[in-house]
Amino acid sequence: MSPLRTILPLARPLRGRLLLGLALACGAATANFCLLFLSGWLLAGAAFAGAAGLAAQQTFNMMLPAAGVRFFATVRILARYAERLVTHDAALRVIGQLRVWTYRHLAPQAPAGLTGHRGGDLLSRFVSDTDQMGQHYTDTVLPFVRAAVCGSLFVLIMAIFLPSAAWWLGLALLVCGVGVPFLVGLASDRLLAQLAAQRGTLQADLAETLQSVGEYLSLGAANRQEIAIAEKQLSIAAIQRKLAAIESAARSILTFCTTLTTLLVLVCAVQAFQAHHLSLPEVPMLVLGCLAAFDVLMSLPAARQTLGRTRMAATRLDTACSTPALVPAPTQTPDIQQSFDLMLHDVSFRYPNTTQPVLEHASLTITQGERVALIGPSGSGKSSLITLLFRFYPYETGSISFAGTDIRSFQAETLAQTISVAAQGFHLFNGTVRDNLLLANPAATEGDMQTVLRIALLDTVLEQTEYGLDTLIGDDGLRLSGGQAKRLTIAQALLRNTPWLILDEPTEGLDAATENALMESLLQARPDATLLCITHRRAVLPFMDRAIEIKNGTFCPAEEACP
Ligand SMILES: Nc1ncnc2c1ncn2[C@@H]1O[C@H](COP(=O)(O)OP(=O)(O)OP(=O)(O)O)[C@@H](O)[C@H]1O
Repeated sequence: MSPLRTILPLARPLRGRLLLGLALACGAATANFCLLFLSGWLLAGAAFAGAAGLAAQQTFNMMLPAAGVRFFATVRILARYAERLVTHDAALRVIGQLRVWTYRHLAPQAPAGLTGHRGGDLLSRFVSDTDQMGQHYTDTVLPFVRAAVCGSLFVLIMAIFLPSAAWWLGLALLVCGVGVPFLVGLASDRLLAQLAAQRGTLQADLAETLQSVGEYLSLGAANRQEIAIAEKQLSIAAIQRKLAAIESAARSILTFCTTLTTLLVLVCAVQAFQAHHLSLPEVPMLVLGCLAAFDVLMSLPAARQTLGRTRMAATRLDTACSTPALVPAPTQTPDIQQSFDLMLHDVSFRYPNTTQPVLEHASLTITQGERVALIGPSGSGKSSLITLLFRFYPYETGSISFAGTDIRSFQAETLAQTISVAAQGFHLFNGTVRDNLLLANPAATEGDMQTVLRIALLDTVLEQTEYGLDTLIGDDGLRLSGGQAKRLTIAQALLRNTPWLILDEPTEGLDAATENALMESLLQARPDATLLCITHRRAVLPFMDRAIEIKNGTFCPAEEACP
């Protein structure tokens, strides 16, 4: 994939800034060239006048070239400063646009479409790869455009004074400007592909290691993991050394070519001087001009390697972003007029890339206001019902309707207004209890929060803490016990006050007394809510209107044997 394919439409609104940046970069390089060009003439002229005596000093006007030198020195500084400001501002804006673009393409895939990616790798694509692509303009486009524009201009300026020198300079700039980056590309591209792959793996490993240091320590695997990461880091460092060596070699070739071309220009200039086509000060002027002209090529080896990196980043980003959502989001919001009944009719479902069906011609009806327990052996498909209900995965056959409307025509946001879920393994965010509750309902008052915490039997726990609602719960609620974290997710679900509540193992990790107290508290607080309780705990069943068992991919009343 060409990196430009993604960047171009995003960069189009910024084309004014981007062009201004290019103009400033060319202006700075031209000022640098003119400065050296004029300095050569000024120094040689002054030396010549000094050596030739007073009469010559009076005929050589130093004021004009000296003013020119000062002028170009000032322009060079100002243009470089303005160029950095404009180009980096433009690059940062492109990066910002790219991140929004990436998010827009990744979000619809979540959660089902992202299960194949490692979290750290996805993060590195989102952060490092967008950074790399955003810098395509400053690190690749700009050096190459500057080399092409300024190189041609310098040759033209040289041609005004001495066409033969301009011919050699033009030939050398063309050969070096095209040939050296080409060779750098040949030598670097394979290494850059390896580097991108290894970096992605290392970043994913690092993210997982940092998240799971406790597990690595308790499994006695911390040392092994440390060695494995160190080995990967060494391998990356070895590739980076090779890339640096290639860049150095390319710069050495350029330096050698600069010297060779300067010698050729010197020979041409001396011959022209002897033939009285050039004055003596013009000889060093052309020589220094030649040296200055090669300056615009010096950044090309690094720019060519950056192009390779950008291509890798673009490919990685494209791979992550181009996967279509497993279930396309509907564009229109359904008009719900019926009661919130759920009906599954003859539904068959298996996860993508698996052979074992989770549901096989399964049918189930839950009417609004019912309290239903869903039981069944581990792995029988209880939690999968939630993923189907929220349209995370497509089902193969049959139909699922909610409030009389096909579930596929609901947007996730519309469903979330009606159904609250306290799922298994639900993520709690690193922040305070208040932060996590407000995430579920930003409009909740302090009183609302206290109420749901009381229903979830967390009020007494928080009373014992110094900061109450402002208690920090740590990464993924690590500062809470398993049972407390579960109840905080129930409090979140309650705070949203939806007609449907789905609680996946709500009493997991609770002692029998707390389990009973929680169920009583829940039913008392939300007597009208439709409650679907996914559970292994028999103690929950007396609180339900009925229990449904899922077995062999079908639903059946718990007291009856499933087929
Ligand atoms: N994202 C997934 N991709 C592929 N297979 C999956 C995925 N999630 C679950 N499964 C498989 O689907 C089957 C049903 O899983 P599910 O989580 O619904 O079971 P469960 O009844 O809720 O189990 P438990 O009681 O242990 O929570 C299992 O065999 C599981 O391995």
